[in-house]
Order: sequence, then structure tokens, then C-alpha cells
Amino acid sequence: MYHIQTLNKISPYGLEKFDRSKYICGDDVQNPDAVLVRSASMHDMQLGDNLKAIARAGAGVNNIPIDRCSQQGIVVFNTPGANANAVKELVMCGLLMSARKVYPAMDWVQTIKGEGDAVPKLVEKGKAQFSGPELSGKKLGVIGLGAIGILVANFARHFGMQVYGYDPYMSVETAWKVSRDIKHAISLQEIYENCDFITLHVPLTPETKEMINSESIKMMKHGVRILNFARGELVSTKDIKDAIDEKQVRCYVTDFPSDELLGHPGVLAIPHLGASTPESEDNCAKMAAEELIDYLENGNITNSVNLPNVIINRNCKTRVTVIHKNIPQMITAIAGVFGDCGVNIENLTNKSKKEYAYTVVDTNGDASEDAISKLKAIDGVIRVNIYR
Ligand SMILES: NC(=O)c1ccc[n+]([C@@H]2O[C@H](COP(=O)([O-])OP(=O)(O)OC[C@H]3O[C@@H](n4cnc5c(N)ncnc54)[C@H](O)[C@@H]3O)[C@@H](O)[C@H]2O)c1
Ligand SMILES: O=C(O)CC[C@@H](O)C(=O)O
Repeated sequence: MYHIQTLNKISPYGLEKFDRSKYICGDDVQNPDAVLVRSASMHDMQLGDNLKAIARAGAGVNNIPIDRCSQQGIVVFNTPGANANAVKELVMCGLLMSARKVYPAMDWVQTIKGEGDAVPKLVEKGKAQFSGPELSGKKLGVIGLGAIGILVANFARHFGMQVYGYDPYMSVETAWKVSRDIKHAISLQEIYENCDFITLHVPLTPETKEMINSESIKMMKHGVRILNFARGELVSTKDIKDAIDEKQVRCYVTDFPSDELLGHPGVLAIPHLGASTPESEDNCAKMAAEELIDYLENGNITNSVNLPNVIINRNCKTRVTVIHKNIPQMITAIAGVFGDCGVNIENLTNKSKKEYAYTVVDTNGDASEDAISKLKAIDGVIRVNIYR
């Protein structure tokens, strides 16, 4: 039996992918083979020797200790694009709310309850304080043109916005999806200096941490509106609050409230609802479950953030997979063990990702305990798994 520990509420649509004759799933599972997680932080968790994989039902993996996982041979998966449409739709809501003051206006209108026939008159009198600009004709800067950023950029054109996109790491495949009338910004400065609205869609990394700070805000247009549906730590809390107080930033919409931000005028705080739709929760859970199943049962890797993607049909008696450091002589050493044990290799695949690599060996022979021990003893080998 495989044991899957869930660390958050995971959609049943994903959990039902695990065949109950082979899998035990639950939040109380001990010593799991794999973990299925959404936003729960795993940084302080012990990663047991039996743990082979972690699947993040979502995009951001900053809640997972990736370096520690790689060192222990634990494959970390995410579900690229599975919640992108949900986030895009809430970003559109955020754009409208940052401009049209709908939220404070709805709060205010409740205060005139009980005024009887005077309500319509009071509405007409009171509404002036809540007017806000249209989106049409305004400039929107999208920072990060991945699964979400592209959808946001392409959709905002339908509001009549002029869209600037910035992503120095965009792949050619991704570039094909960007609408032709989106201006390709060649620097962040170009976004900051030109845009009336700026929306962040980058992962949290050492490079992006607090990228929105007093220095970057200084370059922006007076009265800019900033949206953050990516991660709270991308924006310096102190600097955004100061900039709002100085009216340099008109509104900050964030899906990542903190105590310091809540209640601050000009901050629209949403309780991390970007991906909270039944459709997106189902998509993420299903994709994450399928990734785990194919890895645990076949050693195939799809959508890993720390190891290369390797998907090979299994039509041999035995598969041995080796997670190892990406250093010279590894393939020779691994193949040598099979040769020394008199086992013929039918198929050998090796792929690498940064400092780590993955070798899949298919054979019609058997992998003896002796062979497995010899593989584990090779300098640079981190983990060996056998699939029969
Ligand atoms: N609010 C939510 O519920 C929610 C849901 C999904 C994702 N997210 C967050 O949004 C982020 C983006 O999600 P996604 O699905 O679009 O991910 P993605 O990986 O598809 O896209 C991220 C893009 O950012 C780009 N990028 C990386 N560093 C950059 C930099 N320094 N400057 C400019 N571009 C940079 C990458 O090239 C990539 O194209 C996630 O990492 C996650 O933190 C939040
Ligand atoms: O699981 C969620 O609700 C949020 C997921 C989101 O932050 C992500 O990075 O995909």
C-alpha cells in the first residue's frame, strides 16, 4: 500500500484518483510515501526517509523546502496552469474594484438602511464620493507572463486597456500565446514609468522578494494602482503603506493580507481567494494526484520543479530509477553495476535539471538486492527506487 498524507483540504475529485485498494490517504497518515499539499508551510516539517514525493496542488512552491527535498531525493511537483483561469478572473475583479470604489461604496450604502423613502435621494447625494475612473484607455503593466500573466494580459485588452508585459525568462512557446497587441516591455522601469495599473504574476524568489519597494514605487506614475495576486512578500509592506499615505499609490489590492495591511486606507485585502473556485481546486487536485500516481507506480516525472521531466512507457519486467547529482561518470557507474551483475539493460534514459539528474533503467532481468546496494553506494547517488 502507498500512504498519501494530505496537508490541506484537497478536492475529492483529485483524491478519488487514488485506487483505495492500493492507496491510503488522509491528513492523519504517518510516515507517508507522498504528501499532497496546497498552501501549508512545510519548511519546519521533518521529511521522513520513506517520503518520495510532494505534490503542490497549485503553482507557487515557496511553502516547500525545495533544496532539502532535492538533497533527500524527494521529487516536488506542482500543477502549472491548473488554477490560472480562476486567478485571472479575480484579477479582473481586482482591477475593477481598484478603480471604481465598489467596496467602500457598498459598505457606505448599508449605513443608510432605515432611512425609508429618503434612501433613493441619499443614494444620489452620497454617491459622488465614490466615483472612479474607467479602465478603457488606461495602461496596464503585467509583470510575469506565465500561465496567469498571459491570461490577464490577453483579457485586459477586452476592457480597452493598453497592456505592457514584462518577463525576461519567457519561453518561445509561451511567447506564442501572448496577443500581438501587447507591448513587450524590455525593463521593469518601462512598466513602472508608463502604467496606471500594475499587476504582479511572478513566483516569490530571492530576485523578486520585495521587488515593489520605495525605490520602484518612486519610478511609478503618481496615483498608480498595484495588484498582487502572486505572493505577499513581493511587496514591502512598510513602503506600500507609506506610498499610499503619500498618495503616490492610489490603491493596493492584495490576495495576501497581513495584520499591518488590514484596515489601512487604500488597501483592498482579499483572503487568498485567487484559486478558490471548485473548478480550479478540482483541476489542481486531479493533476497533482495523477503526477504522484505515475511517479509512485512507474517512476515517471511530470511537472517537477526540482527534477527533469521523464515519461517513458513501461514495458519491461523491472524498472530501476536513480536520483543522483548531475556530475560526470554517473551513467557509466550506474550501467556498470547492471553489467557486473549480468543484467542486460533494455533502455536507459538520463536527464538533468540544474544540479540534479534522473536515470531510468528498464530491464527484463531482475534487480537483485546486491545490485541495488551497489547502486546506492555510488558516490553522488541520492535515491534508488525499484518498480516491478
Ligand atoms: N492568489 C493565488 O491564489 C495564486 C494562485 C496561483 C498562483 N499564484 C502565484 O502566482 C505566481 C505565478 O503563477 P503562474 O501560474 O502564472 O506561474 P508561472 O510559472 O506559469 O509564471 C510565472 C512567470 O513569471 C516569470 N518570472 C519569473 N521571475 C521573473 C522576474 N524576476 N521578472 C519577470 N518575470 C519573472 C516566469 O518566467 C514565468 O513566465 C505563482 O508563483 C504563485 O506564487 C497565486
Ligand atoms: O491552494 C490555494 O488556494 C492557493 C494556491 C496558490 O497560491 C498557488 O500558488 O497556486
